[in-house]
Amino acid sequence: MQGRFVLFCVLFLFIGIVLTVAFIVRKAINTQPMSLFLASTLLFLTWYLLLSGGAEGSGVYWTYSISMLMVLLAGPKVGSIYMGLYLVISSVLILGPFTFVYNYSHPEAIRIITSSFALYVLILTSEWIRIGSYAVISETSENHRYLANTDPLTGLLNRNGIMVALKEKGIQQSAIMVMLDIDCFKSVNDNYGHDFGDMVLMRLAKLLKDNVKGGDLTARWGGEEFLLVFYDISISATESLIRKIKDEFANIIFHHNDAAISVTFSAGVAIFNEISAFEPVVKLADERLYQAKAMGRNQVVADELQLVIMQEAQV
Ligand SMILES: Nc1nc2c(ncn2[C@@H]2O[C@H](COP(=O)(O)OP(=O)(O)OP(=O)(O)O)[C@@H](O)[C@H]2O)c(=O)[nH]1
Repeated sequence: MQGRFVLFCVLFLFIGIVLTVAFIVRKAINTQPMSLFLASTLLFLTWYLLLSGGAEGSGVYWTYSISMLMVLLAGPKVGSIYMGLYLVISSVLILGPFTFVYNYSHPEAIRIITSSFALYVLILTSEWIRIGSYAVISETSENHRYLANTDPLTGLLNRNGIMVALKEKGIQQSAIMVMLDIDCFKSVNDNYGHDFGDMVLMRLAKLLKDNVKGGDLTARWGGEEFLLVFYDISISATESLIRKIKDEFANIIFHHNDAAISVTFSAGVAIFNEISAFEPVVKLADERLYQAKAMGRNQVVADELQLVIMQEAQV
């Protein structure tokens, strides 16, 4: 304010603009237009400080921050266009014979331009390095997440993966859980070998993937056990779907040397909703699965025992 009323007004106006933009950006979904607007506004402020000299020629010191601001607000590509424009126009104005420009000496004007350019190149380089490192870290973290949540043999979610998926989805409405186990899988392995057993597991996983769509979940719960979770589908529709998959799987003929082999599975179905804890429902599905095994295998058991689940959940 000490005799610099115009400078004061300009700086005060820009504070107002920056605060307004910051307020709007907090509410905006797409922040890019506002960032570009802010970058352009700050470019004009920088020009003003450079060309007017600010307070006793100290305006130029503040212009160096434009290199960082352009990269932050406009990104390396658009920021480079803005900086290119800034450097070219500034060079013409401070090196030319313009009376409205602060009186920089020729060597000083050259140093302002070259040091601004050098600073921008350094900041741009560090930004490219940062972007590269971020991409590598994101990819590594994504790979770790995938490995932690996926069964390597079948490509389905593993036990951890389905727990994470259930937590993310939440149980907003009633959902149905199916526990499914291949029958006499030990003898399949013993008679035809572990590789053959693996092939059966992969074939069943593919059949499940083909039949369980949308937001419903399919996981390899462990060994030869699979866990499915269905949303937005009734228990009777789930039961019919599982029976259909069961029949399709039983009709697949696997070949080993000259032998033609068919394999079956058994399943237990249980329903849960927002008041049910996860473990009691898994336990109920598991109990029904073993009922199915006890009934001679190649069966699906899906009684509606909602009351029992609710009681178990409360315990
Ligand atoms: N090939 C293969 N076998 C596996 C894998 N994981 C577990 N198994 C085998 O699955 C078999 C499971 O056997 P059991 O738990 O006795 O069950 P089962 O023979 O299917 O008998 P029921 O469940 O009563 O029908 C064991 O022999 C395990 O070695 C796997 O990734 N690959």
